[in-house]
Amino acid sequence: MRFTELRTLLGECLRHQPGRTWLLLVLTPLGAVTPGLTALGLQWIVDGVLTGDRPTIVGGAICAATAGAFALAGSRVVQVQTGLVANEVGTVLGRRTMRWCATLPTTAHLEDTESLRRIEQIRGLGPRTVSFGLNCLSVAQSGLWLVITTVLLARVHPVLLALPLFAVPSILLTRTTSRRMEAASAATTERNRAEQHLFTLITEANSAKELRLGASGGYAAGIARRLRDERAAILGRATLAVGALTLIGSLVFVAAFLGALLLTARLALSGTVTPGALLLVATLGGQIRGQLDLLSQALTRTARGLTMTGDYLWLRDLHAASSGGTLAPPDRLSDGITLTGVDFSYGGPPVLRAIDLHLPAGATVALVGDHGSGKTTLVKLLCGFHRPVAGTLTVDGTPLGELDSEAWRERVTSAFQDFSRFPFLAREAVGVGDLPRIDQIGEAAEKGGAAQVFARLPEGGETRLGKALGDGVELSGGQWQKIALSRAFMRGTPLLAVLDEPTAALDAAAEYEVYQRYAQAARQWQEATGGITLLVSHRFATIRMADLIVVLDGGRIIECGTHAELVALGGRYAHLYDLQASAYR
Ligand SMILES: Nc1ncnc2c1ncn2[C@@H]1O[C@H](COP(=O)(O)OP(=O)(O)OP(=O)(O)O)[C@@H](O)[C@H]1O
Repeated sequence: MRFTELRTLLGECLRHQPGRTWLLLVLTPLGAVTPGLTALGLQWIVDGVLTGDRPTIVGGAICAATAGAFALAGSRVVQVQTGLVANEVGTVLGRRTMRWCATLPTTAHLEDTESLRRIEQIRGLGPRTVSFGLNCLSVAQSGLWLVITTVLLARVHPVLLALPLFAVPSILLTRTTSRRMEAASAATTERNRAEQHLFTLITEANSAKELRLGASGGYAAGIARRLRDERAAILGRATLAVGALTLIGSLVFVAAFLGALLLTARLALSGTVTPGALLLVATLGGQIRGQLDLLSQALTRTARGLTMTGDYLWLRDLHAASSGGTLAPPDRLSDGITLTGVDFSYGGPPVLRAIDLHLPAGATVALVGDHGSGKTTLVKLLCGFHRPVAGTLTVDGTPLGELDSEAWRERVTSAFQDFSRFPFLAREAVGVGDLPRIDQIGEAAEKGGAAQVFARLPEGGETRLGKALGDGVELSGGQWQKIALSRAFMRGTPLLAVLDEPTAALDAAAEYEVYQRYAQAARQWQEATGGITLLVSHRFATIRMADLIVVLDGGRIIECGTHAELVALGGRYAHLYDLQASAYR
């Protein structure tokens, strides 16, 4: 049983909807009493009729009618109140998870499969989770009902005590089946996510273009079909197994029920019990099946609701654990950023090994290396998206992990090669680079080139971009890149400015202009805050301008120095530089 999840869910319901939740907690035990009272009432009516005892008939009728009416009204009230509680509390939980997802300081969870599976589950977190979880009250009700039924049956004959016991295999099998369905659902989540992703690839203009040109749409569709077939096979096998187990459980109980009826009939014939007892046993026995069905459904739903609550708690703990320290970053860098013995892996083989590097305050540093050598990974560590597996990363001597992540992020600006194409208004797509200053995008738009893009849009900066949030204007790759670059200029006084190959989609003239403006901005940042500019590039015309050049290979630093020093060294940098320079000769 997932007691932590249960406590969390009921705790949230009591906090946000105390009145309604208490009403549900009170109505639950009452709901367990009514079926027994109905059966007793019916027994008294029959016995009264057979003995001609009017008060017994009237008492039985009142008892059965009151219990029946209460059962009817009570179940309706429970249904409505559960819906209202689930809606309110589910909305609160959904809002909270959205906020946690959006503000998690690290992004490591978005790059590993198990976490992505959980995030996928969390996507559906809301009213349904709570209403599923609240089925635990139905489980409790059915349990109580089972106790009352046992007592009533034992009054007829002690052997009948065993009747509910024959329900135990069915309950145990129900638990097995719900676990089996849960496992099947978990096993298919990743396939489902991958299939959705492939569908997006096939249907999104950008990726569809490449798939069409490579005539590889069929290939992607083939993978999606395989995933769908595997998913269907897993769910199909689980459904068959669950069906078979449920049938076995039901047959065991039906056989026992028939035996109970025959025994009671014999007792009635011998005069040991009244004939009405036969009706009591038949009514309660008949209810056992229905109640077991309810119990089975309630157990399955509770398990699903609590599994989802488990994912919610995972996200809460992840958020709490990764929220970084409390120290404010320095106003200006005096020493710089230092990495000592830093190792990093994405869960597999090491991607960065034994990195010892000092990025001096005010310097422009270039990272050079083959594809996959670890440049972007190093950038991600510096931005605080991931934490080193070993070693330390300090900012003016303070470990990055001890700085308030959000405050550090506010002092970092970045433009990445795989920049986002935000489907906002054009000025917003720039302004989100520093939300509090969204009304002052003018300078950033000029420096990054977005101003030229705005000039060609039908409604300038007020034009919606892309199609995701409405019928916006689609931009060219270079235009999107200018928007992304301008976004990176939004931060007024960064301590770290990262340019991770952000100009790949620009032509040579535009790239030259951008780097000129960056160099100018970098000088301002250096003077104002001792800010470090980090360039990741494969273009040596850009790289050679840096104060310090770091060459990475297989996750290790193999060379480090100025352009002149590295050329004089005659190593990997000199070789790569020569190769590129000769291409222009
Ligand atoms: N999310 C991830 N999960 C697992 N491995 C990853 C992930 N991202 C990168 N890697 C691996 O880490 C290594 C370094 O990748 P990284 O992106 O840092 O290289 P890079 O030097 O920036 O390459 P490029 O010049 O192509 O951008 C590669 O082997 C890559 O396969």
